[in-house]
Amino acid sequence: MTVLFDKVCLIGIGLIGSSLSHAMRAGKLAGRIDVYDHDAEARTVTVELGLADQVHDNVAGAVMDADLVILCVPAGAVADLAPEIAKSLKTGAILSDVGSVKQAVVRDLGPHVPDKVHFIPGHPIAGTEYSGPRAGFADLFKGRWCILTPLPGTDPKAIERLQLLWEKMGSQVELMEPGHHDQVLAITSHLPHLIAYTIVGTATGLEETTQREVIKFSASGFRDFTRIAASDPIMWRDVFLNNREAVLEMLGRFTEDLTALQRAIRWGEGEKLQEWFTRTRAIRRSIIDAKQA
Ligand SMILES: NC(=O)C1=CN([C@@H]2O[C@H](COP(=O)(O)OP(=O)(O)OC[C@H]3O[C@@H](n4cnc5c(N)ncnc54)[C@H](O)[C@@H]3O)[C@@H](O)[C@H]2O)C=CC1
Ligand SMILES: O=C(O)C(=O)Cc1ccc(O)cc1
Repeated sequence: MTVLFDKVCLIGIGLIGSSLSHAMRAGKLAGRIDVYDHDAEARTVTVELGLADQVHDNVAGAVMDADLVILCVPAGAVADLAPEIAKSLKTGAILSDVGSVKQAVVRDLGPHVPDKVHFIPGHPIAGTEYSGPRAGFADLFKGRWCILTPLPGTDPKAIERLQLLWEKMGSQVELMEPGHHDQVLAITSHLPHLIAYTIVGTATGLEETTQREVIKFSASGFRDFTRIAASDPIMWRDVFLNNREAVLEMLGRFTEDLTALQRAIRWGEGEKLQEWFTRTRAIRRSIIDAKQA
């Protein structure tokens, strides 16, 4: 394997940051990895697990001389970090991120990016319900999509370099416009998480005896929701606050469809329900077929 970047700087060393470190180490893709995290415990774990060649307690030191800087923090943390990062970036560096929302990072980081720094936001569609530096693993990105959302005019050579890094970590890369990304992810990822948080919250709001039975007899439908609803609260708070419009738009459509199904149940419209469920079953099958292709 060849080193693609001499110095990589990871800002935030939770699930995604630590997985990047493992994956880059496994593929020998980075000459050295420097890490900054504002949390002292995360920095201690970084040293313990050997996730960095050097761990920093200040952003500037970590970013200095880096060829590639990747922000791996919740969306709400970007705006405060932006000026500090921008000050220390070297000419020719690539600045990227892994956030689940893309228009917000363009808004919060974009205006601070100096000329001659290549700003290429990114989003690996890969994750788990776990968080923190102990949760990461080298194979997280294998067989997954990574979406890059460069702005018009970005140097194609820089995009190619970043694309190659993701490909070497096992991902397939697709380029997309940031607003379109946020629309697509609102329905495929953000709304499903909101629904999981809702249903698990509703179950825990039931009276105590019923609640105990929900846990005892939880069939796989509910269990699947509890996995998703165990996802990091800060990260997901920030996703909803930063992709408000697209999520509200999809939520509006979802509510209309839910009301239609509610009505079908009330009026005993079996045919309508069966037709709906047949259509959704076909979607599941097409997702599986697409994965196998
Ligand atoms: N968890 C998932 O499944 C996925 C998450 N993402 C995105 O990746 C980003 C990171 O998520 P995770 O790694 O899951 O989160 P995490 O909670 O595991 O890690 C976040 C890390 O950032 C650090 N941090 C927070 N604010 C900071 C600040 N101001 N300065 C420095 N460090 C700071 C935290 O101390 C923590 O170590 C988020 O933007 C999320 O939307 C993307 C794909 C999947
Ligand atoms: O664990 C799951 O089911 C996920 O959906 C992981 C995930 C969470 C957030 C993202 O932006 C991308 C992937």
